[in-house]
Amino acid sequence: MYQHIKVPQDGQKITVNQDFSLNVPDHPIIPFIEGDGTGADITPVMIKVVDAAVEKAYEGRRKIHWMEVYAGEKSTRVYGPDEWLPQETLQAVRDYVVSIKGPLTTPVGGGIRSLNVALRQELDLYVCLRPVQYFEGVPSPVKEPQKVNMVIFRENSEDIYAGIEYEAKSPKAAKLIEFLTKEMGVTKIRFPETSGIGIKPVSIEGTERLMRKAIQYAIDNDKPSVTIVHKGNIMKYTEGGFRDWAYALAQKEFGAELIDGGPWCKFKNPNTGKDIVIKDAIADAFLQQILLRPAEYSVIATLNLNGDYISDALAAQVGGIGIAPGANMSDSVACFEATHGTAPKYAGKDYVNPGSEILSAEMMLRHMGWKEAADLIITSMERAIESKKVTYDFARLMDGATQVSCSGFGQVMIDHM
Ligand SMILES: NC(=O)C1=CN([C@@H]2O[C@H](COP(=O)(O)OP(=O)(O)OC[C@H]3O[C@@H](n4cnc5c(N)ncnc54)[C@H](OP(=O)(O)O)[C@@H]3O)[C@@H](O)[C@H]2O)C=CC1
Ligand SMILES: O=C(O)CCC(=O)C(=O)O
Ligand SMILES: [Mg+2]
Repeated sequence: MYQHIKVPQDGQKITVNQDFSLNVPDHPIIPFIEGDGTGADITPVMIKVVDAAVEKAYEGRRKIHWMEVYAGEKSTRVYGPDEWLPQETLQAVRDYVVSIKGPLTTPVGGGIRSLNVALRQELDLYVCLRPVQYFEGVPSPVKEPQKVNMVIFRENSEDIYAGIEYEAKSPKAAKLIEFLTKEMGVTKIRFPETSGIGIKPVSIEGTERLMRKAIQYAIDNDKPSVTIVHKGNIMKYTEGGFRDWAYALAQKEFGAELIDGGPWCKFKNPNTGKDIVIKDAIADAFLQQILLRPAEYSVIATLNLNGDYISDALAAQVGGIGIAPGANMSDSVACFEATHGTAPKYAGKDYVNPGSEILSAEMMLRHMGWKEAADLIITSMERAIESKKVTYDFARLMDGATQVSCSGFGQVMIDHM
């Protein structure tokens, strides 16, 4: 069926029911993309740790059958020089429902567009879910990192991130600028002859489906608030639209009522009877609030680019992007991935922290309903950090730490399972 993907003989597909719940066999096939740069270091470690946790939790009754699918540089080696994201990779990620990927390189300026973004767009994985939580003992630049406990819902399919951009001095940029100036009466392009141009689509549907997921998460996980983060004072009809549509959705679908005339509003969590407050913050101020008063924020709903910035900034408060996990999700398909990139200077050195990808796999196991294996990963991560045998990123900030390699940290986790 596939040209280069080898389907494991002994595993079965995860399937999705009409209500989007999963049927997970005891021997599921999980596609994985190794990733570029340090992806080749961390992905095998992630697989080893996950296999150990599953074996320990289920004593052989359950087992993941990993299926390598290709993207990025490795794909060009397998499929040919211009095949960065083969169609069959997209097909496998869609067909097998749950997958995990390492980071993929995107050149700055010219060259190929982001494969990460392409994967999210092609499969309409519209939620980028990035939980940010503190592990006891992790070195942090802030005084009270334990106060950071947020879950970012980043819109993953729209915004300036959609990649609708035209290079300065290109015929398309010239055509668009001419349209804007001649037909739309735009007078504000300061240097029209030498401007690159980008388009920022933000829709009602895109906002509503993201906000619906964020609010449902707050309900299911007993969270006190959802904060809409935007720059709507400046970008009124995109980021401002996002804010207004998100508030409206909370009122329309969850029965939220205005607090003191609004725009903040609240409703009772149907499961607990507690209030869930829907509030908003302008993105620049929000970046200072999360440093000064992190305990006031819980679930965050934001646009694509804001979410990109916020997730790395928040990760830094709890130890860095070396342990920042994430997931790209539609209603049915989920592809888990670390927040960080390929860290090219460390590629192939067995050096970086595999924690982000391991914790992304932990999210994946929980998503599959394999709670016992997920719990084992969390406890072994906590114990590994407590033992102070850590990779360079933690070791350089921790007193009395022993620095271990990327694979060495995986082994420390397994030893503590
Ligand atoms: N989802 C994806 O696949 C993503 C891909 N990218 C792509 O990755 C490439 C490199 O991007 P860049 O901006 O350098 O960002 P990276 O996230 O790759 O690296 C930035 C810095 O973060 C730290 N870091 C990253 N990964 C780890 C890790 N596993 N353990 C410990 N520390 C880590 C390192 O800090 P220090 O130098 O202090 O050691 C590193 O220099 C680009 O092509 C970019 O487009 C970027 C983000 C996401
Ligand atoms: O696609 C890329 O190269 C970068 C993506 C990124 O930074 C992110 O999704 O957080
Ligand atoms: Mg990023």
